Amino acid sequence: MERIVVGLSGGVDSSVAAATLHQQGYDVVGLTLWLMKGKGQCCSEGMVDAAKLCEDLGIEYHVVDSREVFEREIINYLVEGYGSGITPLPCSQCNRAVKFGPMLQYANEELGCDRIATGHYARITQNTETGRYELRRAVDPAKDQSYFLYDLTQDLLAACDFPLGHQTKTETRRMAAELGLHTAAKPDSQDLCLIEHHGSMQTFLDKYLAPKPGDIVDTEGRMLGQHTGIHHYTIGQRKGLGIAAANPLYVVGFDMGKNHVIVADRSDAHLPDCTVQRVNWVSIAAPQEPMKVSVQIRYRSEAVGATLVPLPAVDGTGDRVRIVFDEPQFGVTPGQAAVWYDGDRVLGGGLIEAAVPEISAPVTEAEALSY
Ligand SMILES: Nc1ncnc2c1ncn2[C@@H]1O[C@H](COP(=O)(O)OP(=O)(O)OP(=O)(O)O)[C@@H](O)[C@H]1O
Repeated sequence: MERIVVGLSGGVDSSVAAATLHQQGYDVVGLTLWLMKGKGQCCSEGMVDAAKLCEDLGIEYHVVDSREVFEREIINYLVEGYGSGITPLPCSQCNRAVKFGPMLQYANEELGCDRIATGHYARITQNTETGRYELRRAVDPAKDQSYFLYDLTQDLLAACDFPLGHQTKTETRRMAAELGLHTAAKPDSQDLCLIEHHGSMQTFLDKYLAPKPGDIVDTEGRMLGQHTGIHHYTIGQRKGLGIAAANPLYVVGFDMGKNHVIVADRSDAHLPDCTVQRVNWVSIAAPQEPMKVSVQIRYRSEAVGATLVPLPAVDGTGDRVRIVFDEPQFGVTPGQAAVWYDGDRVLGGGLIEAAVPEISAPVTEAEALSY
C-alpha cells in the first residue's frame, strides 16, 4: 500500500483530500503543522478537528510544532515588509518555506514516505517531452489556488498530489457530507489564516509595528490629510483615507523618508510595467527571449496580457523579469506576487519590486519604462 502524508488544517478541503486518498487505498498519514496558538485553522482548534478526522478514518496522525519556522519565515517577513512600505504576500512564502518543504522532509525522515498531498485547488501534470512538472489552474475557477503555489520547486511538485484540483468546491462539500465527515459543514477559511486568527491585518501589525502618524499628500506633495501609519495602507487602497475630494483618491505610493502616504486619481494609479524579483520558473525553463504571457498581479485579479522580458539578476534578488502590460494596470503592488500563465499552465512567478524606493514625485510613463 503506497504511503502518503496529507497536510491537515482541520478544514473541509484537507479532510476530503485525506478521506478520498484513504478510500482509494492509500496508507494515509495525517499531519498538521502547528503554526500558531489560539483559535482558527493551523492552530489548536484546527488540530482537534484534524485529530478527530484521523481517528474516524482510523489513520495515523502527527503534529509538527512549526511555530518557530512560521514566526521566522512569515511573521518576520510580514512585519519587515509592511515596515518598509511593501505589501508582502505571506501565502506563497508559507507554502514553499513552511508547508511543502518541511512536510516532505518530515515525511521522508520520520515516516519513510516520499509523497505528500494537500487540499489545495490546483493540478500537477508532467510534460512527457521536457520531463518538467507543470502546475495548472484548478478546474473550479472560483477556488483556483495556483497563484499561491507558483514558488514550489520541481522537487516539491514531483512529490505532491492535489486530489481536489479536478473538482469544484460544491463537489467537495457534497463528498464531505456523503462521507459523513464531521468537518462537512465547517465554514470556508478566509484567504489569510493570520486575519482569521487576529481579526484583521491591522490588529496583527499593530502588535509589532508602532503606528507612526503622518501626512497623506498628492503627487505634487500637497498635504491632503493625515494617516495613522504607513503599514496600515496598501497600493490601490481607496477606503479609509478620510479625505473629502471631488474624485475618489487611491494610494499610489509611500515616501518612507518623509513618512508620507501618496494618493492620486484612479487614472494616475496605473502602471505600464513593473519588475519582479525572486522568479521561480515552474512549467518551463527560464526563457532567454521576451515572451507573451497572461499575468495575474493579485490573487483575485483577472490575468491580463503582457510581455515578459528577462533581466539580469542583481545581488540578492534571484532571477528578475520586467513585465510590460498590454494595457497599464491598476494596483500594481510591491510585495505581491505576479504569476504568469500560458492558458491554465503556471509558467512562473515572482515578487513585484517597488517601482522606486521612495516615491516623492509622480512616476511618468517614460520613467516607469526605464526601471
Ligand atoms: N497547518 C497546516 N498543516 C498541514 N497542512 C496544512 C496546514 N494548513 C493548510 N494545510 C494544507 O494546505 C491546504 C490549503 O490550505 P488553505 O489554508 O488554503 O485552506 P483551505 O483551502 O481552506 O483548506 P481547508 O478547508 O483544508 O482548511 C489545506 O487543504 C491543507 O491540506
